[in-house]
Amino acid sequence: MHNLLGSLPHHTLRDLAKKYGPFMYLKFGQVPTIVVSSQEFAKEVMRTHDAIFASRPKTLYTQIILYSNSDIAFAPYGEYWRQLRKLCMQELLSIARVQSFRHIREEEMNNLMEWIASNDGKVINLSEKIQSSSYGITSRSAFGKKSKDHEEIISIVEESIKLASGFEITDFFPSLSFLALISHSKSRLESVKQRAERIIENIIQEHKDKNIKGGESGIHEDFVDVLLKFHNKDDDDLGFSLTSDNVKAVIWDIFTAGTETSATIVDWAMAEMIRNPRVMKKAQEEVRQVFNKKGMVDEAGISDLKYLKSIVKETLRLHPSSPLLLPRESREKCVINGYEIPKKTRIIVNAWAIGRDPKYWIEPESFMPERFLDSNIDFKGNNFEYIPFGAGRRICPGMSFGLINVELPLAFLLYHFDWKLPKEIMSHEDFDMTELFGISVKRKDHLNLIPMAYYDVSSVERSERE
Ligand code: HEM
Repeated sequence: MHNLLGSLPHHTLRDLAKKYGPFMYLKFGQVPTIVVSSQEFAKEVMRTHDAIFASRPKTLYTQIILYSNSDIAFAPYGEYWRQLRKLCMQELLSIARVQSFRHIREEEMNNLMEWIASNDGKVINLSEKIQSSSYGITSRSAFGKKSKDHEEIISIVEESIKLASGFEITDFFPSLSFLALISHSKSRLESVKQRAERIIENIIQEHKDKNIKGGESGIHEDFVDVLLKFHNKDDDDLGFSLTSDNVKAVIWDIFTAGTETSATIVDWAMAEMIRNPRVMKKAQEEVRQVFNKKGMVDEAGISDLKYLKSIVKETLRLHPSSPLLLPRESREKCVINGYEIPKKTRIIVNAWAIGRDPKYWIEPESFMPERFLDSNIDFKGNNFEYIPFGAGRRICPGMSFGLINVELPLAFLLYHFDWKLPKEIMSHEDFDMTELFGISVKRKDHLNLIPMAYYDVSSVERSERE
């Protein structure tokens, strides 16, 4: 199904839905598929009948890269998925855990600001820097430190996302297993997996070595240490047991789900503000008003940034990082609105199209953060016209982790710098917003911008007086 997404982009699916309705039944090869493009049907699938649609399909991608769907995101619905998700929530993604990583985020951001300041007035590739910091934060929070193969893992994840977004014929003829043998993607997926495996095995080995030494004093147990406690447990003391492949699949999930999503949203938010200088100005005024007294950005002030939070919400509406969420698969027969949906039907929910539907949104194509300022609509899975994190049992568990990794970088970037376009781009309106389609939707171009350091004159005057 992953691969189907590449062949039928979210905008094509929206056009088809306009013609055939918001609950569209398609048959690709042997696989019955339903595309949902309205809040009413999204609610049917993700709330009313959520338990029936709570599984995920198996594809060539998930079998090879995700060790036969043994990660969290693609694990079939059941006890293994439930335990793994619970563990991940408790040990990495709960609000308390996310708060405990605050120093990591602030440190990574201060490093990034220093680098940008050293390039004051020059064109920089901001996209690459945002992406690299996002990987740094996730690696340090979940795996204790940055991988020494930091750049390599970024390129592997990018390659795997491209592969996940391509059309794969074998996924639509599951009974014709010989197709997998002649598939061109199979060898490419295996090569990506081998490259990733080497890095992930290094991470695991480093943790095992550290644990044999009794752990370095004062160093906290991280998420990999916790996963390893469940590695090959025969006794049922801990409730469940993980094989080496399971552990690797979960680490891969954290790398991909935890980094690309946040980095892509920061990128889109900056791009939208560059195109809308009015919004950028208002956001900078807010950020500077909140942090000028301290002369620096920190996490404590983020909750006061009402306008910035609306910018993030509006960015998630127009540019959800997973426009078609993640595919689901029905576990049994179900009837919705008089239609009988057979067992093992794949479900695609077009969150991107729902977020731009004029039935639910005024001027849906315009970037207007104000629409969220005095609104009760949130992304926690209760408002089905706005589902950038999905909804129901399979809703994104990384919401708190992901959001702060978007809000904090934006606050830093807006506080410390004014942003100018390079000379060759004539005007703000000319700024190209073309999407690069895949399972996660990025901007086609990198953000090449000129930072101009901001100095708060009043704080300089204040410190001179003191
Ligand atoms: C702002 C950033 C993020 C966005 C927009 C986002 C979005 C999503 C979406 C749309 C889904 C599919 C939900 C569904 O099928 O209904 C999902 C699932 C998931 N996300 Fe996120 N995500 C983000 C950040 C993160 C982070 C930081 C992590 C972990 C470090 C994470 C881990 C996961 C996992 C494990 C799943 C699968 C859940 C399951 O199947 O039970 N996500 N996310």
